[in-house]
Amino acid sequence: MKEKAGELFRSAGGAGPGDVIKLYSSEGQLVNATPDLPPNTPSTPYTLHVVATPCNGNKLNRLGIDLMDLEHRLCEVERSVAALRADLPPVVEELRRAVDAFKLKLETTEHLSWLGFYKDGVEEWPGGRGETTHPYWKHVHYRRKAEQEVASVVSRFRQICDGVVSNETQELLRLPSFNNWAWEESEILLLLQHMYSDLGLPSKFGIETEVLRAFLCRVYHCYNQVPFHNFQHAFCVTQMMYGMICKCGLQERLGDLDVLTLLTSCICHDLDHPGFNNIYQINAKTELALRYNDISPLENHHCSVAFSVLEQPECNIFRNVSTEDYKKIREGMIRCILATDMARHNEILSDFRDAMEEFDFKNRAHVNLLSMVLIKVADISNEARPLDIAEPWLECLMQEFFNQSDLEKLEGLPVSPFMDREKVTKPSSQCSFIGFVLLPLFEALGKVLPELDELILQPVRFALDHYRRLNETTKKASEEIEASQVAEVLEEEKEEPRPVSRNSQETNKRVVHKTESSYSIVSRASSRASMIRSSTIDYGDREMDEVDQTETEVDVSERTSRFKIATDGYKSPSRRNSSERRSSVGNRSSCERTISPKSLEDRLLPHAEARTEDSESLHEKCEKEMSLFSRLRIFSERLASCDREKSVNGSASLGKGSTRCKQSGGLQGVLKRTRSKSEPTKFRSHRTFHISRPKISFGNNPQKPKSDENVNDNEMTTNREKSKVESSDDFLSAFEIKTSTSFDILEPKKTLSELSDAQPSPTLSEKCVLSSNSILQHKGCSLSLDRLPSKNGRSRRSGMTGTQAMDNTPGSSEGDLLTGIKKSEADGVTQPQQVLSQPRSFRPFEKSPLTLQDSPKNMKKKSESARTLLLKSFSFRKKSPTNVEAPLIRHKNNSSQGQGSQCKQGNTPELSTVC
Ligand SMILES: Nc1nc2c(ncn2[C@@H]2O[C@@H]3COP(=O)(O)O[C@H]3[C@H]2O)c(=O)[nH]1
Ligand SMILES: [Zn+2]
Repeated sequence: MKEKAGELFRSAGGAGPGDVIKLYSSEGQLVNATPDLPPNTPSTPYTLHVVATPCNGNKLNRLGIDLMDLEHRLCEVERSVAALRADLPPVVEELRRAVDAFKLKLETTEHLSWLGFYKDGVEEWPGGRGETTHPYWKHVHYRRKAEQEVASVVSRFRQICDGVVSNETQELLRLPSFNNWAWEESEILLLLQHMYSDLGLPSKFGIETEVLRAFLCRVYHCYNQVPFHNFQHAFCVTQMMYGMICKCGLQERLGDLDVLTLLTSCICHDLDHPGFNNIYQINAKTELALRYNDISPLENHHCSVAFSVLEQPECNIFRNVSTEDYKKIREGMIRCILATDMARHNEILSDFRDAMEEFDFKNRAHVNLLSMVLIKVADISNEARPLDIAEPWLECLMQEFFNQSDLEKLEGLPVSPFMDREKVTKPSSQCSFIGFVLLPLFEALGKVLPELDELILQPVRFALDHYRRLNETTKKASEEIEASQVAEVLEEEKEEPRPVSRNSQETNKRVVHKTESSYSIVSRASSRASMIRSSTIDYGDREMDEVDQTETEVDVSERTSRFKIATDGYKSPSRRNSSERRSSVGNRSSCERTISPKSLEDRLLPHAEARTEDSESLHEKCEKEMSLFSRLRIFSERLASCDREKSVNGSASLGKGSTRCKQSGGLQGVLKRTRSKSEPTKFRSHRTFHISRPKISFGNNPQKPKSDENVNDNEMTTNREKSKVESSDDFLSAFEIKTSTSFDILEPKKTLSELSDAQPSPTLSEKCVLSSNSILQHKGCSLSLDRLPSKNGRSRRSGMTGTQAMDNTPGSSEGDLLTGIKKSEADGVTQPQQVLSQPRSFRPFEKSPLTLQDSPKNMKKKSESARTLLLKSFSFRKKSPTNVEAPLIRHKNNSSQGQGSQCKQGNTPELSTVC
């Protein structure tokens, strides 16, 4: 009983089995906890004390744990951690700040959003249906227009929409020489409205003015802010179509319904284009590719968005047409928009050629084919425009191509050579595009509509001539540079004979020097080899390299989608692919190459079987090996352009008329400031990013990356998806980022710190700017070849036709758009002269460095050399703070360290510490 009373108190006090309980009376006397304890009252309470027993002799002791010892050791650790922290070199603190700044930049810089680190998310289906349940892109890498911007353009359009377009502008609007760059988006909406009314379509089809305006505004809204496939492009295509309709009297020949279909198709043909083409969509397995089973995913999407817009009664310009006519229009629009997929180029051209022999405007099948060819021609007709209009478009296209290929490299997807900044130059790209794709199509159309010969065929022929000559000059210039580099090297070797290495290959790999591009590197061996190759005849290699590099968009598009669609394995003799066609195309350009039977065979086979194992593995190996360096370069470039963007006065938003002038001025300023004839084209050392040891997981085991050799294409894609970097935090932890000296290291055995201290070197941003300049100089991209100064100082292509040579200076003609409204200069509605007064310096987008063409073979050599160098320099460096080398980071304020002051010029404090 006594024990029970004790237990009762024990449990009431929460005492453990080893604890002692003590009970005190209200007077403070110790009492026994027995059943006969006198009852207490609220004023005379008992007090229970629980006294814990020391644990030393108990369980912990039995487990061998000495608490005092543990505490002692913990204190020691705390002391040593504190001491270590205090001893950390300031450079670590700086590194921490640099990483934080980099992280911040990634998270907040909008133009890096294409990396997709923070923009993945549910997007609304465009066209206004308001579905938000499912992201329709796997990655949202592109930019929608800001609501505010749309509202402002629409409101300005509303202010001028009752105006009348001047006669001169009306005339110009029918010509390919119409300068889209001179007009603001609100004015372009007015011009589109004018085209409908000029063709009498509103009255013929009961299109209410308000509905037409709402439709146009909605269409404007649904184009994205991407470099090329934006609202301006849609306008240009529509304007070219309008010009052809007028010139060839298509209203009479085809009828109003077809003309309405054609014009509306043009306006809608690239709606909501993300800036990444079908090849990317299919290879990246985006939501769109999944939705449309890889069959023209983008074109299907454009079409679908178009009809989503037209579904809204207030935008439905066809709401008053009969059901029968609506059916025809819908069919026609779908046909036309889907025809713009370049994967179908040869199929359509081939069918049209069959029909054109005896073309009959009363034959519905013939007219349908003609409609498809007309929209295709309008879609790729930039080169039919004067140089100062076409050139900025080419810049925009290249920018979009490079964005895509950069992303493809980052994501480990196949990269199309015609989009690869390391393989393509503007002249080479245009030579093959115009020669193999554009001209054959234009010539076929010219047979049916001969009126187009003067309007668009002649200018395109001149353009091809122009790019051929430019290409030749570029080639010659690059050969001369290579020759002089080789001569320099040979001279050096004569003067200082190198110790003969047993392994000459190894020597070649180690000795690395820069080409004129800040990012491309070439081993001496490879430059010498390429010299030898250009002087001797080595057809085998040459053909392999060049065939790859001249692959057009049509080739790659066909290859990407063909094997998925042509499941029956049947290939109609009339539907030959581009390479087959090339062998029979009469009008071949100078850039056309002989295709060896072997490479021809490769091209004829469907993608999967097309390449021999050897060439495929070589190609893949090269690509994989280059991937590390590509990533490195891409990040460097992105950061550099971020730096430059800040230095540009008021960074421009893409595709916006008013900001283009600012941008061109700002960028040009940077270019001029840093450009100097005495500037060396090579730097011994510079600091850049090293993104090494990618920790992105392959397969299910994040700790154990598979070696590239063991990963096949499909695995790569699947694993890439699995290993998608979720956030910038993940990204930062996925790469070990080091700043150090790299690449253009002349003496491979120098230590990093020696190299860093060797010479003052440019900042990353300066390097980029300088490199693009030097490239421009070397490659002759800025040479005014074959250009005649015009009256107003603008350059033009020689051989300009009468219509083209018309002065389209805004001040003289186009500038006076509205006769019904007086534009106020003060409100800055438009300043076309600013754009046109500097056509040569105008750059809608910052210049991307275009590098000399590199063959896969060269690439392989480069990657080998660079990899060897990288391994030698960096791979064994430990991550521990004590191993961080002091020269890796210099503070911008530290003037004694030369580079700091140079960094200042970059105008980006965060970057200057990072770069
Ligand atoms: N290289 C090159 N490609 C062009 C040019 N104009 C149009 N294209 C390509 O042709 C394609 C036609 O369809 P898209 O509009 O989807 O994308 C276009 C571009 O990729 C050009 O002047 N040069
Ligand atoms: Zn287009």
